[in-house]
Amino acid sequence: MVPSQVAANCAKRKAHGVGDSPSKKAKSDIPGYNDSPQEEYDIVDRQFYPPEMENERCKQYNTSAIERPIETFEEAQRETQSERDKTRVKDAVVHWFKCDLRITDNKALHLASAKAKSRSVPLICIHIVSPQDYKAHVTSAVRVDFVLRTLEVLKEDLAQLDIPLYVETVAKRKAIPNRIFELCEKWGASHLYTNIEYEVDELRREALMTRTGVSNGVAVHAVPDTCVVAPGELSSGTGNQYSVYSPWFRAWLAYLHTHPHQLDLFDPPNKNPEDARRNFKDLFECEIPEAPENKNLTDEEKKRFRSMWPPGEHEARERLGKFLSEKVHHYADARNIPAGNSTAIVSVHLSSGTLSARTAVAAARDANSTKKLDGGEKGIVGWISEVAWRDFYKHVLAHWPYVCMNKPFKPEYTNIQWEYNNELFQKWCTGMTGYPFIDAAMRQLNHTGYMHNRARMAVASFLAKDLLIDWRMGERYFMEHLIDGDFASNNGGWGFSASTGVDPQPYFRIFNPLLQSERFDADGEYIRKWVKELEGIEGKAIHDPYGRKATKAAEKAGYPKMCVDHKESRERCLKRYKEGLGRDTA
Ligand SMILES: Cc1cc2nc3c(=O)[nH]c(=O)nc-3n(C[C@H](O)[C@H](O)[C@H](O)COP(=O)(O)OP(=O)(O)OC[C@H]3O[C@@H](n4cnc5c(N)ncnc54)[C@H](O)[C@@H]3O)c2cc1C
Repeated sequence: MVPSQVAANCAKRKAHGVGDSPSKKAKSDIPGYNDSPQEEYDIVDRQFYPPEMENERCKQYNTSAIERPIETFEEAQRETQSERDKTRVKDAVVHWFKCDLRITDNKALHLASAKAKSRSVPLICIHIVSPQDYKAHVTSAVRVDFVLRTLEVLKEDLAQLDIPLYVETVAKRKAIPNRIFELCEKWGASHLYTNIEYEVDELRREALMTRTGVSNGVAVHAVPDTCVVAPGELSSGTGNQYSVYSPWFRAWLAYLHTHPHQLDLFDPPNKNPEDARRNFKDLFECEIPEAPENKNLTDEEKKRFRSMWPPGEHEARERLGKFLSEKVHHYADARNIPAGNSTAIVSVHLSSGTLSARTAVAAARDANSTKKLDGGEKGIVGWISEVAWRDFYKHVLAHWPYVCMNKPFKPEYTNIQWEYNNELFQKWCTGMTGYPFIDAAMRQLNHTGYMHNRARMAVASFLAKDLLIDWRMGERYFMEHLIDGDFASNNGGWGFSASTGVDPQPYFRIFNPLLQSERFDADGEYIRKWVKELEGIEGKAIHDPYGRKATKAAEKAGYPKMCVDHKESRERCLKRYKEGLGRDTA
């Protein structure tokens, strides 16, 4: 958000007299809220969050009648700026790692290191493991495992620079800020650096920490790093946020052309003074914890995921380098083919921060013969625009924060009457819908923690439109199982596919799962890989064994019949969407 916009929004709010927090009355007055499907199916986790927001309240965010968390945060930064600037460096400087688990091209880490060097004091790095945070954010066990393994790599890399990485488990998420301030006090640190995360809880926490830090004698510096272009930097000619990708992307490119230094990479931290190892011996000896009980994997899962997903930033950069020297040349033509192995598969690294988006885009630009972001090799230009989608969804999250509160980007889509059929939901989850392409995709997710983008779109559309199941159940299932689970991209992808989100496919565009299968897995290679029981089925029958004369083989293999008829589902879906949106159903 550009400062002038923040100021304008604040002025508007004062005129309306509307505050930020929902009133207690509103919370307890929701009739029968314990019985609502949103709570029964964990769409709204009442242990941590208030009941589902009214559409009216979303509209108040849209008219800027309610302060957005990013505005709260920026206000806290502005109002404490001079105090923070005056804060003298004491005995150490701290960097708090969150989703930025790398030493290369990490803005907050770089700034922390420079601050430490300016007074020749040591840099101390911390990471907090919070089982409650994992629960509230529905972080998958495979993601937690990846993060913990990455911390081992990070610890070693930092140790080579005589920088300790201290990792502590803090059970209660709300206790994290105070614990960090306690540690700062213990180490005599008066400066804490961290990179901004754009989810609602995180922005509010960082706003609070920025203010309380001042009274605790700790200058908190939360800086933009996760996006190539920070949320708030781009607005349309009329000063509004873009809600359509194409004009937003043009503005993104134009911004980078006029601010080329935004693609300059940040140097890794400096080596700590020699006495750091002696003075902080206990921190160097700190062990990376095991996964908390609520995120445990079985031994078999650990082995499987560890062989598939090597951790750390070295692996990330190697993957990126290989992709840009080989696969990217076929990316434009092959990126939609799930069996093609033609994408970079770096989402786990971008979402956990073992790779910075800036590094990815700068490397793609440098690999382009034109040395440009647009123009030149089709595959490279196309890939850059895909990485930009990640930025786009984070910009959306910052400006329309209620998407982070279980509300669709278009709140009126909450009025659609969804189904909560657990039997059908389970068939979808386990890859037993009887639609081979859909089942292959879900089994890929369950086995690897990853799913190809085309397949993600197909299964999301199938859940929301063919099964008419509340898309938020699918969104949650994805977060529970993806190794690359990222709130903004996941929510954006679900909103696109269910037509409830920002710049979505129109609601009347309903993927035909059979046509998707024939178009994007023409030879059935993807299906045969993941739906083993259909391996022996030949030719086009692989897409629909019961409808294409392979009934006996499918039955023998125990493969189920289609759980719904697409033609009927399509009609039902159109009717339900129209009813929900108050459109003519005649
Ligand atoms: C329903 C649904 C849910 C999704 N959930 C997530 C998620 O939780 N985390 C996540 O990182 N991506 C998500 N995506 C986006 C996309 O599917 C993955 O980023 C992509 O499949 C990752 O594979 P890759 O690294 O090989 O991608 P590549 O094609 O090589 O693209 C490079 C990078 O660009 C970004 N990117 C590409 N496509 C998209 C997109 N459509 N939206 C946002 N960013 C994109 C990713 O960071 C990706 O790693 C979702 C998409 C859908 C349709």
